[in-house]
Amino acid sequence: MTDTVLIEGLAVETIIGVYDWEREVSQRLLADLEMAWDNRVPAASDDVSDALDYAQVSERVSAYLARACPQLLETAAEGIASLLQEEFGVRWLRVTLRKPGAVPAAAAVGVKIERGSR
Ligand SMILES: Nc1nc2c(c(=O)[nH]1)N=C([C@H](O)[C@@H](O)CO)CN2
Repeated sequence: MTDTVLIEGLAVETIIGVYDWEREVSQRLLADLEMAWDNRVPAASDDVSDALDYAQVSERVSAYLARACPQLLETAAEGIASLLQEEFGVRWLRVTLRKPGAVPAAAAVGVKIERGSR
């Protein structure tokens, strides 16, 4: 099953970083999420309750990032992966987190993880 639900460029302002100054200010994170889902079921029913609701996922991931305040992007990505699998029943996912302001010479830096199987 290769269907996917995606969220791109979800922007969240949060405390994240390893340095002392980073614990004092909010920084912008951008999250891209790709989540395996059998989209044939909602396509047939035309019912959002059969779909992986990207609005609900966006709200939950934003709330998680706003409250978790981890040091590392790796920790944030792993937390997002766990909540998507445990709370939304997503079997496979890819999470990309970008921290646009972290390295001035780079457009963005970040991490990408894949968890689960399709
Ligand atoms: N692989 C990572 N490297 C670094 C991270 C991170 O989260 N993962 N974080 C930092 C600092 O917080 C940086 O963003 C400050 O500019 C450094 N390296």
